[in-house]
Amino acid sequence: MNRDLSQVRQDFLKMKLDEGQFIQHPVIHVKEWLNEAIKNNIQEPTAATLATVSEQNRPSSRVILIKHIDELSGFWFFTNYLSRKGKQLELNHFGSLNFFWPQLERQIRIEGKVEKLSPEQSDVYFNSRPKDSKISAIISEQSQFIKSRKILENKFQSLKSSNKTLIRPQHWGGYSLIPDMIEFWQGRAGRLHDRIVFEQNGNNWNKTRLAP
Ligand SMILES: Cc1cc2nc3c(=O)[nH]c(=O)nc-3n(C[C@H](O)[C@H](O)[C@H](O)COP(=O)(O)O)c2cc1C
Ligand SMILES: Cc1ncc(COP(=O)(O)O)c(CN)c1O
Repeated sequence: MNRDLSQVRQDFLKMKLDEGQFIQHPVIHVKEWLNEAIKNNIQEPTAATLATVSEQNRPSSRVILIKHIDELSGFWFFTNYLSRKGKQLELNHFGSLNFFWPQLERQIRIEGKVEKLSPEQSDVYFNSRPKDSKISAIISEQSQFIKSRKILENKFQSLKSSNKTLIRPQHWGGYSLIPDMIEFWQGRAGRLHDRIVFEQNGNNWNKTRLAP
């Protein structure tokens, strides 16, 4: 069946945004929205799309899970430093994150500089992961070509049955995106959405409204 995608649309009717409801540091408001997403049992509430840029100025994006948020150290996620995103971040330190919680008709866009977390911070998170996830992080050369899934499964089984201690590889760890722009978007009826944007200006954050 060849569906007419041009007529697939939903109106957003649930909530609205006033400038007056954003009185704290914007990162605190991100945490509030994320907590609401968790409370509403939204699937993968901590998932965000991370965009990075290649040496040739080509953007690419993929979903990652945010594992910690605070006003000072930003938005933390964990990955393989030798992956495609890792290589891009090595050359261009800027990135963006996008949360979309469809059931709440909300989007948050975040932009800023991405820094590696310390090896100690990465160890703490790595050691907290389930055993199988540790094994996968160790045996998977993320973003490299592999001949077959079987090779991956053999490597996984072989490490699992060896009972070796599972130590974090040096090329696996955390990054933090330190925000300098955060936009809160709430869907409204007839595409007349609300957008409140914070931009960093020295030690302060300027708050403005953008047209939808
Ligand atoms: C819901 C979801 C969560 C994911 N979380 C992560 C993550 O936290 N870290 C990660 O390295 N990959 C994660 N992935 C896989 C990435 O989207 C991506 O496939 C992988 O990191 C390789 O990307 P790259 O080749 O651009 O480096 C996740 C995928 C999905 C769909
Ligand atoms: C390859 C990979 N690495 C890391 C993560 C981060 O999440 P967790 O530490 O909860 O596995 C994910 C989550 N889907 C993932 O797919």
